[in-house]
Parts: sequence; C-alpha cells; structure tokens
Amino acid sequence: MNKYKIAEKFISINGEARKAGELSVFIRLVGCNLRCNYCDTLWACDNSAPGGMMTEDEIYDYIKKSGVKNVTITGGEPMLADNIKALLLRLSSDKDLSIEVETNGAVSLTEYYKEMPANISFTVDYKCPGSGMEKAMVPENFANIRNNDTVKFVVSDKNDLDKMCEIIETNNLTEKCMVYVSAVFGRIKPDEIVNYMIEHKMNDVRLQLQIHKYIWDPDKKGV
Ligand SMILES: C[S@@+](CC[C@H](N)C(=O)[O-])C[C@H]1O[C@@H](n2cnc3c(N)ncnc32)[C@H](O)[C@@H]1O
Ligand SMILES: Nc1nc2[nH]cc(C(=O)O)c2c(=O)[nH]1
Ligand code: SF4
Ligand SMILES: [Mg+2]
Repeated sequence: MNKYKIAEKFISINGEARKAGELSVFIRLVGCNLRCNYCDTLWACDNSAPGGMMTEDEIYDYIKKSGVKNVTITGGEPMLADNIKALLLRLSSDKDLSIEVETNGAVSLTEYYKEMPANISFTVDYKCPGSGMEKAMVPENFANIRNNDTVKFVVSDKNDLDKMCEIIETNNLTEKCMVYVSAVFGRIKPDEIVNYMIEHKMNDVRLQLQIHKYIWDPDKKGV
C-alpha cells in the first residue's frame, strides 16, 4: 500500500477557491518545487519537514469519519507527491466526495486533465511576477484547463493584475473555467483589486479573500 507524508490534516471551512465557506477536510502533503516569496505554508515545503505517513485507506477513513464531503488536497505541492495519482483515484472513486486539489501551476497536469473524474477539481495557481516564480509556469496547464477546474491569480500589485489580464485573454480563461483573483495577504488592499476589476470590466472573474485569515490568527496552523 502506498504511503503519503502528511504535514497536517484538519477539518475547517475552506477559506479559498470554489468551495470557499463550506466545510472541508484538509490533507496537506509535504514538499514543494517552488518557493513563492509570499508563501504562508513554507514550513511544509521542505521534503524534510515533519509529517506522519498515511496510507490511502487511512486518509480515506479519516475523511469518511469526519462526515464532511468536501476534501482539499494541498501542501506544499501535492501533485509532486509519490503516487499522487493513486491517492486521487482512490478518493474520487467515492462519488459522495468532492475533491479540490490546490496546485501551483508548475507541475504538468495534462495527463490528469484527461484521466481524473469530474469529482476532482484542480485549482491551478498562475504564479504572477510578484511571486518570483512565474518562470516555472507550465503554459499547457492554462491552455488545456477543464470547465470544472479553476485558475487562481494571487496578486501583489498592479503589475500582477496586468499580467492576470494578459493570461486570461491569451488563454480565453473566462470561457473555459472559473477564474479567481486573490490578494497576497497584507500586500495589496482588496479595494485596489476591486477598483481594477471595475476599471477593466472584468466579468466572470471572482475576488476571493482567504476567509480563514479573518476568522483566526493569520499564522495559525490547522485551520
Ligand atoms: C499554500 S498553497 C499550496 C498549494 C500549491 N502549492 C499552490 O501554490 O497552489 C495554497 C494556496 O495558498 C496561496 N497562498 C500562499 N501564501 C499566500 C499568501 N501569503 N496570501 C494569499 N494566498 C497565499 C497559494 O497561492 C495557493 O493558491
Ligand atoms: N481554511 C483553510 N482553507 C484553505 N483553502 C486552501 C488552503 C491551503 O492552504 O491550500 C487552506 C487553508 O490552509 N485553510
Ligand atoms: S507553490 Fe504553493 S506551497 Fe509552494 S511555495 Fe508557492 S504557495 Fe507555497
Ligand atoms: Mg493555506
């Protein structure tokens, strides 16, 4: 049986993306190939970060015992975990579960877009220039995105907002999938994003603030 290194697991409201505001079971995997300069979860990015090993069955049992149907697979970068495909297939074979995978845009999703069932939704970050990681983006992830997936831009400043517009347009994103814009927490005021959206007539783009950081201390783990 495959094992996965889990940095933390918890139940909370999802603070981000499609299921924001709904309960979700969080599974945070250890390790990441990027180091975004704003990352709020750097502690889980190093492969040597502490974590407990769990099998697919143990992860599935934890989810089912919670009674919560939404699952958020995150990290670190979950799509780099060994045997991640087996874990995603195992969880998605239960059609009562709705699984969201938070991924950084720097790992090719081409085969997953083809093979993953509809109850798995990818939230794919486009790492804007302000993150320092834009060079790592895999263009096919945005060109080939499916309609039950989301592209998310986490912006630091006006330059990032301009880049977001360019990427939305060149990939026709608002016609293909959900599009979210989020603030790098504490780095840009949300009203600046709204004013930009009004000025640029940004229909079909949704502002999303990290709800959990308004409910709890923004540095608190496990919420
Ligand atoms: C911690 S990452 C883990 C998943 C994956 N590595 C990724 O980057 O999408 C989960 C989400 O948190 C966002 N995030 C991380 N630090 C943030 C911050 N300081 N402010 C706002 N969003 C942040 C990321 O952009 C990503 O959308
Ligand atoms: N409440 C809560 N919602 C979240 N949605 C995505 C998260 C993440 O870290 O990927 C996250 C998180 O860390 N906490
Ligand atoms: S890709 Fe995600 S987990 Fe990795 S450094 Fe960036 S925000 Fe953090
Ligand atoms: Mg988080």
